[in-house]
Amino acid sequence: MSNNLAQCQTLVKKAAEAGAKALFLPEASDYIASSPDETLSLAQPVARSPFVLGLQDAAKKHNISINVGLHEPTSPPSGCILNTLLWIDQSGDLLESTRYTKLHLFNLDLSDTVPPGPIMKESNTTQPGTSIMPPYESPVGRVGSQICFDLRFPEPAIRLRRLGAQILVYPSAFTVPTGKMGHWETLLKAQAIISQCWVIAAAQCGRHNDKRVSYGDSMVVTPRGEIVGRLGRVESTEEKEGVREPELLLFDVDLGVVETVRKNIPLERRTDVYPEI
Ligand SMILES: O=C(O)CNC(=O)[C@H](CS)NC(=O)CCC(=O)C(=O)O
Repeated sequence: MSNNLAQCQTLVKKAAEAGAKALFLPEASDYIASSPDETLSLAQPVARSPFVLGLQDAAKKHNISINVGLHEPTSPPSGCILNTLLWIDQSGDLLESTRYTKLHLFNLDLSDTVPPGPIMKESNTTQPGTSIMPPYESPVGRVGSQICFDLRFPEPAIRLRRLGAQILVYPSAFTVPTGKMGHWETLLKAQAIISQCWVIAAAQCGRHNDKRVSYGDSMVVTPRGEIVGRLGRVESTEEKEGVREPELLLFDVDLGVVETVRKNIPLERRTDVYPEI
């Protein structure tokens, strides 16, 4: 975890030096464990997590906001963790109203494919969130929060847009097989087009441990569905053994595009035919 903090702090410094107002880090930036027991044992309460405190210091020192995904224990402890997304502002402060808990948990069984793919059961270790968190103001626009597997569900994206989001974030640790199926790129573009929001998707990339590899390909998509920046997916050598060094993707969020695309292609919902979300 201290290595992850050091890597994140390096990215904070580089992003600030490049003039960025905000840095978007992936889901589970604190650690990716190799067993459910390890996932549970490493989770630290946000208020005294050295990982969070270290990022708060870095945000303040470099005057930059940070959006970061991590694990935290439930309160009271329940033998489960929460998959959490935090916004740390440029003064290093955490706002309770920006703390999102992942709604949809990722259960995957690709054991019947050739060659056999992974079996994952996030619901064994994780307690899902119970609400869509209203978008909040940030120096780059109004942010609607989602995490990784939430990407497969259009309802929260539509709801977040209706609540005023201009940006949707999908910090992720996507699996290699589902990334290779094209789901990652397709869904990010689809959510951008459907919600007419910017989509910012910071992704874990490369090998974490014996059992886990992440697909990568951090991406930024405009509200028109154009990919304006990406970092590339894990290469096959890295998939086998390689650890990827963290990379930075610099981009401008032009909020004018949000207004323009919504004016050009109005999406009037038929709530007389189906329920409003
Ligand atoms: O495990 C942790 O510690 C952090 N959490 C994750 O990495 C989560 C749950 S396993 N990953 C995903 O949701 C990937 C979804 C995905 O790959 C898809 O929808 O295809």
